[in-house]
Amino acid sequence: MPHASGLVGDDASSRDLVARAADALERLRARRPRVHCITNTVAQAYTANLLLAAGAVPSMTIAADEVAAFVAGADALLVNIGTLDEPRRAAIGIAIDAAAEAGIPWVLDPVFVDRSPGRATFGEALLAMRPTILRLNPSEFSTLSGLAAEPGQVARFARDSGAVVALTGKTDRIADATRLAAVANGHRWMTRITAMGCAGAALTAAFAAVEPDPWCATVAALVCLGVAGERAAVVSSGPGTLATAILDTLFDLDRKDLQERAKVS
Ligand SMILES: Nc1ncnc2c1ncn2[C@@H]1O[C@H](COP(=O)(O)OP(=O)(O)OP(=O)(O)O)[C@@H](O)[C@H]1O
Ligand SMILES: Cc1ncsc1CCO
Ligand SMILES: [Mg+2]
Repeated sequence: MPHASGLVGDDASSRDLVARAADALERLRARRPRVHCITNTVAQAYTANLLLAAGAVPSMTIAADEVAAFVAGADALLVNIGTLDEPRRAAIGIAIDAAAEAGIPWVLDPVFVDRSPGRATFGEALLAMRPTILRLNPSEFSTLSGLAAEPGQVARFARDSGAVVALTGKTDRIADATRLAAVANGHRWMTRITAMGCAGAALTAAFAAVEPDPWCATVAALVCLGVAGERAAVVSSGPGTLATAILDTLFDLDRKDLQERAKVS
């Protein structure tokens, strides 16, 4: 467990966190949680394949007359605003209400909040609905928080928002109100595959379905994706083959891979 300061700072606490990630991965495969994803049209197929490779069961409908039932029967929800058309906008409100009713965790991926004022307003409204986890890149972080995309500010935004905040990049920073972790796994080619971050947010929802501590769940998801990315890069020749290879390595990932390759601090 993290030591008394709340920071993951020493080798023993990092090892414990990696062991907890491996436990969560095993539970994910055993329990096969359902993850309902309202996500963008670019991300849908890859996200569904990544969830299946990890052991989860994805669903993606956005139909207004069905979405509440899908969420009620799911173990976690993903809300991603990448292609924010009217049907998705309507489905998101219904889905978040249904997640609250069912008491399941939900993850917000505020894609491109930095690109249009309307989307920024919508993103702020979603954040006020208290997502369990917020996963975003540095531009999105700065727009939504009004803060610089730095580790200390990630912790501050987690305190202010009440969410677990995961700022992804070369090093992922994951904070809740009292703890801050860094995950330095991954491969630069992952940034050249569209919607890799979106798929990572969906994986975070899957881990939150089986790991009751959402900060541990987020660390676990990002360390698994990062280690899978590194292992996959060894057998890939560029982003195209990496996308497929990540599905294979995630499917195959085990405790030993995590123990040997995780860079968690
Ligand atoms: N320079 C890098 N080196 C290694 N891994 C990286 C690097 N940048 C990002 N990653 C990893 O790639 C994954 C995707 O994160 P990224 O921050 O690129 O998402 P994103 O910008 O939201 O992408 P998208 O919107 O296309 O889904 C994360 O798991 C992250 O750890
Ligand atoms: C490229 C793109 N456009 C809208 S969503 C998306 C996927 C990356 O977020
Ligand atoms: Mg993104």
